[in-house]
Amino acid sequence: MNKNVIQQNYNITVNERRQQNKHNSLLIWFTGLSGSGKSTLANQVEVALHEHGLRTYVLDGDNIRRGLNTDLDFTPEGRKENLRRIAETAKLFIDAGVVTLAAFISPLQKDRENIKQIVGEDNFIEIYVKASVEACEKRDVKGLYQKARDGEIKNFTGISAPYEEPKNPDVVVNSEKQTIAESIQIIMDQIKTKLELPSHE
Ligand SMILES: Nc1ncnc2c1ncn2[C@@H]1O[C@H](COP(=O)(O)OS(=O)(=O)O)[C@@H](OP(=O)(O)O)[C@H]1O
Ligand SMILES: Nc1ncnc2c1ncn2[C@@H]1O[C@H](COP(=O)(O)OP(=O)(O)O)[C@@H](O)[C@H]1O
Repeated sequence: MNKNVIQQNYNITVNERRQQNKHNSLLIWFTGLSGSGKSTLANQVEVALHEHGLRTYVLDGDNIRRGLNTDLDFTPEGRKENLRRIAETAKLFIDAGVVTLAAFISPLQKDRENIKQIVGEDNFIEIYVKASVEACEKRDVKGLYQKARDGEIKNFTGISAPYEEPKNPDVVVNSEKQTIAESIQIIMDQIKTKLELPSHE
């Protein structure tokens, strides 16, 4: 970091924004294989929170990679930088008082640890959307597993690139065994207490 760049303080603090919103702000991070159900669940949890009047936003892998991170590939270095930028972006959203939901494969434990460190442990909930490669490949929502099998996509998670299961996630939902509604209920139960105003914590 350039030592001539100095942190500036804002007049309005994150806690003042949280109090005005009447809820806490944090990052709800969904990790799992492509096709495991991250986007589906992040979006539906957002709908539930939005309907309760909370300020929310979803950051999603495909969309961020088509914009902010269009220059990055799927090598370990590309993924690391992708996730670092998303964590920094999420940090801004948290500071703005927004409940932020992020759906990214984020396959490596060390990259997920880095995200937690960037946004702060108290602001971070990790949700592991568990599903086997076989189940995700059977769904093949976007036809990417077929392309990976055909060698058209290199470094494809679960086929030709690793996925490390989270060591200590806050929530595990199993999209092979649970319905979408069941998973949403489990997630909502876990995040409810964390969404209270800071003064109520
Ligand atoms: N090689 C390779 N491996 C995995 N995924 C691939 C790849 N190439 C493209 N895609 C598509 O990109 C989406 C994953 O991007 P992410 O930013 O979430 O990946 S990562 O967290 O940096 O690992 C992922 O979206 P999801 O299916 O929603 O997970 C895919 O649609
Ligand atoms: N229990 C479940 N939870 C989440 N998604 C499920 C579940 N059962 C089936 N699905 C389906 O699996 C697919 C998951 O796709 P998506 O949400 O795009 O995954 P990802 O974002 O992890 O790539 C969707 O078509 C969704 O309807």
